[in-house]
Amino acid sequence: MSLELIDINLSIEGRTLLHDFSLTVANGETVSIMGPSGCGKSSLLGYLCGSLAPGFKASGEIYVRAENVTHLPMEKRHIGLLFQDDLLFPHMSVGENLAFALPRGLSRKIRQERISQALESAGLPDFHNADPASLSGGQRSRISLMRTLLAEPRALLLDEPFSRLDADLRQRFRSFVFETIREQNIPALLVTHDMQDCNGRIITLADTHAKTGVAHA
Ligand SMILES: Nc1ncnc2c1ncn2[C@@H]1O[C@H](COP(=O)(O)OP(=O)(O)OP(=O)(O)O)[C@@H](O)[C@H]1O
Repeated sequence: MSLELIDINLSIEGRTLLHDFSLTVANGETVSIMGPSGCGKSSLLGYLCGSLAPGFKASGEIYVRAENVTHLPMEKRHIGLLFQDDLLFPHMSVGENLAFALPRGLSRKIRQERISQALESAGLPDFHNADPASLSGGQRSRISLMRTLLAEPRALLLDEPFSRLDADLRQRFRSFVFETIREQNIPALLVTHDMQDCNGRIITLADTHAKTGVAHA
């Protein structure tokens, strides 16, 4: 029971997107969130990570590993994010991009070990000095996931992380993501438009004009 949302209410300009929406995501589990465009999927993720745009009204409690993070600033929530745009820094090498995510205060030796392990897990052990611009789409995606994980998130939010990949890469990266989430034993919420991206439980949010998020098995 590692990510818990309790009675989340979310509205924009008087329009209700979520009404008393509750959900528990177990460690190592990925729950997929689907629903029509504009129903509030990305806004829900924004509320969870503490980056909701001004103009939204939101309430409800968010627990990460039993800690109430609802009123904590983004950096203290320990929630990792992965988007369709990988946002790797172009002026840094792959290794430097990974190093950037590491928690402060680690020794040089530990930092290097963690980066090597991450590159190994991504199947890219020799890419430490590579320029991100030289990577393929799939390689960039794997490095982005590793960068997110190196920050030691206690929960992971994925917003359409596969949508820019072609069919073959998409399939492989998807499996890689779900395996990694299970291995690292963190709870994850995945927003997608594509049923094929889902793995396990799927929650379908109702149309923005309806009142409640509706759960389907
Ligand atoms: N910064 C903002 N200011 C005002 N309204 C916004 C803002 N961001 C989103 N909205 C509105 O909030 C509603 C929910 O948007 P959101 O992006 O969460 O939907 P979504 O389900 O993720 O959509 P999509 O599947 O198209 O990405 C939409 O009606 C959208 O127009």
